[in-house]
Amino acid sequence: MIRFDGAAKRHPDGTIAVEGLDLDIPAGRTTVLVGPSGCGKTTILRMVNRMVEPTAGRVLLDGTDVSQLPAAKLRRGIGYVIQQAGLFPHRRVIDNIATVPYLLGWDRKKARARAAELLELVGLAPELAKRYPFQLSGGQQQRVGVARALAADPPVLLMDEPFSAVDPVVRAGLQDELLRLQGELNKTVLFVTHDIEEAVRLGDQVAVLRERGRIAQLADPHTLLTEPADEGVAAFLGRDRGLRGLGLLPARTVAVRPLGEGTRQAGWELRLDADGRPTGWIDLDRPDEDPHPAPVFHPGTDTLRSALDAAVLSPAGAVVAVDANGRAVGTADRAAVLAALTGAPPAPEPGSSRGPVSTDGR
Ligand SMILES: Nc1ncnc2c1ncn2[C@@H]1O[C@H](COP(=O)(O)OP(=O)(O)OP(=O)(O)O)[C@@H](O)[C@H]1O
Repeated sequence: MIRFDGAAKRHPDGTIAVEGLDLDIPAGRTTVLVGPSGCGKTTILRMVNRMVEPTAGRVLLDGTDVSQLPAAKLRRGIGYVIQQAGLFPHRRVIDNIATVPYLLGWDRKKARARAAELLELVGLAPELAKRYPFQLSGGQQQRVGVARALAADPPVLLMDEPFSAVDPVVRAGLQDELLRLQGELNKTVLFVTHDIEEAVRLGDQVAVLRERGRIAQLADPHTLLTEPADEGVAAFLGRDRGLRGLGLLPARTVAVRPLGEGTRQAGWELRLDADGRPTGWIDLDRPDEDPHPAPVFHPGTDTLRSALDAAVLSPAGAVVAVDANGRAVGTADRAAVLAALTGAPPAPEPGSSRGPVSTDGR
């Protein structure tokens, strides 16, 4: 665990970059620092690896004041990823990744073997190993930067706006990759961004900062989006914070109407095959027509966003909840999905009615 204990940084010209920060960064989780430009995010991050020395207070790493540890040794145990990757331009990809193992005195073969493993871990093709950084795309360079930071398997990873120099599509891919890696590796990640979208996507906890490194709110993404501490935080989160909540919350909170209670919905009826998988909605006014597609969601793994998307696309205005085998377990209308977001009891949609389950071939 990393603990900031009244950590402050005052520059010689009198600028107070960070006033006095108390913050715990739990081990094995991702903590995101987010806030406007100049609020002290980078300063806070760099206090951890002693690139910035606090002028008051302390930073503790697993209980030890980092100022008591030799800086070089400390940094070898902490992965550091920065914007535009900061790769050594004159070194091949493989040797960039092996930087810390070389510093740790590993023999060349072992270091390169480890680097090749890392290349694969971050989703890059082995043939990129021999290239120089300028022969890679921006997104590939960032992946190499992440691989380099992970090479000696440090328990702590500091990431300073690592994905901000790439386009939104590549950026989303890199975020997915980090989430996947973190699911496997469980590093203690301290991640800096000025992008609230990125913060709520990646963070187990998010610290919204104000000027001089003051914490406006420290919370998990869901609490942050649904219960911002004050007007300032709400404004920072933006007007569409409710919609962002949809993308974060699991769909398992949707109140699903069991199939036994019926599958008629505003003039539509759900049809199932012999195994109980949905085959489509039948328009009860035109029962001879082919069934219309029945969008589904998986309550265990999908977000509210996918559930709502499916409900909106459904001709009946209701989405079918299915189990891991694709068998229908119930239905939920749009109101039920939205109620899961706001925590309100679901109001029935006008015109919805209940009827018996209809199955094909039975
Ligand atoms: N060497 C320095 N001397 C004086 N002031 C400094 C120095 N370095 C940083 N600052 C000031 O400290 C404050 C915090 O800087 P920091 O780089 O930590 O902010 P940040 O939140 O990371 O900003 P950004 O999002 O723009 O990167 C800023 O007001 C900055 O101008």
